[in-house]
Amino acid sequence: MSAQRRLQILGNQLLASSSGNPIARQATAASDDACASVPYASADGKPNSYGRVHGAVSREPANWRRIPVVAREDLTDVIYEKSIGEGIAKITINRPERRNAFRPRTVQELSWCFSDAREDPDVGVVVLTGAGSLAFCSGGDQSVRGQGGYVGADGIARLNVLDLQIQIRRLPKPVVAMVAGYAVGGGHILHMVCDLTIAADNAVFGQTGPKVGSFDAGYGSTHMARLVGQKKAREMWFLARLYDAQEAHRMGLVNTVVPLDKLEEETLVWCREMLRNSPTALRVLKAALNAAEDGQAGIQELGGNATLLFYQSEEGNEGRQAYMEKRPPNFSKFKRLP
Ligand SMILES: CC(C)(COP(=O)(O)OP(=O)(O)OC[C@H]1O[C@@H](n2cnc3c(N)ncnc32)[C@H](O)[C@@H]1OP(=O)(O)O)[C@@H](O)C(=O)NCCC(=O)NCCSC(=O)CCC(=O)c1ccccc1C(=O)O
Repeated sequence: MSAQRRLQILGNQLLASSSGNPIARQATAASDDACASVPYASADGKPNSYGRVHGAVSREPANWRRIPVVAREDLTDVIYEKSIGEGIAKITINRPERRNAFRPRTVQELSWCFSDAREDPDVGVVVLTGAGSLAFCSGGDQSVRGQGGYVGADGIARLNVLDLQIQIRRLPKPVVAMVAGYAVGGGHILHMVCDLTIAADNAVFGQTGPKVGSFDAGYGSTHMARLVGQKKAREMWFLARLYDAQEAHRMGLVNTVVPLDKLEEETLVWCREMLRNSPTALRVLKAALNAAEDGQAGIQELGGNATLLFYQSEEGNEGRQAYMEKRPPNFSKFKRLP
């Protein structure tokens, strides 16, 4: 580590310890290496005013509380947790013996958990991951694949993961894929539809569909092309090769690559950084970035956010109030901004 960087970290720690900010105080316990991995740019090598006010983000482990029942159902295929005192929900696909392949029940449980995380006003960020270090998710469970989809306990064939992809994409909070090991097939698509991906250095990415007689002609193809470009997307699908974490990073498939033993720590830092920011700003930005790709459905999502904000305004309320009071609304008091 450079001398300049050491000085910067020391300055940060001194400032943090002298401030009354509890998060900043926590940050003083962080290791040099950990601090150094947070890429706060500074024009003069010193902490800038944001750094002075907020201090470094805590790298402490989260205190997870397990939620075993969601939608009045015991979770069997998924582990659902919320961090105590922070706005982070963690959803873990828990079928490590099958490299976290999903069956209809898995997808149903994931959907319940995402729905709960969406509805909970205390949750600001959602992490999606897989149990163990060998796989994030290996896609659809081929052992239950029948004609027309994946067959669950009710004997009905489903492709319900397509609905889950839309649910993740439209969830108005950031969703972070935390990937160790294989993210392949439908598992690769799940990480792609998440807003951010933090990859461990043992992560492996790719589409396997054409090798097992499957494909995703929806987000799995079109969103991938937006991420990596048309040529690379065609390569990924037509050849069905697997790519290591560094290559995936170069391709723009993942946001960062960290040592496996730092995966959750780094993911929490990213989540905590987002949690410091305006939830409405993040919400509308997600909708706007979606809208650029999602056609009318994307505009509907972005438009819904405009209505949500307008309903919170005095002008919006004047219309409702006037209707309820059976009088003409007085919209003339609201300025038409240039
Ligand atoms: C992931 C591997 C490369 C890992 O290899 P390795 O570490 O050597 O482990 P294995 O010994 O192979 O696996 C251990 C154990 O797990 C079983 N297993 C792994 N993956 C699956 C799976 N997907 N389905 C069922 N079982 C699985 C494996 O059989 C072993 O069990 P044993 O009892 O010990 O034999 C490697 O495992 C691998 O390549 N796996 C298969 C990856 C794959 O092809 N996945 C399916 C791709 S198709 C898909 O996901 C479609 C999904 C979908 O629903 C869909 C449909 C239509 C449109 C869109 C979608 C969409 O998802 O978007």
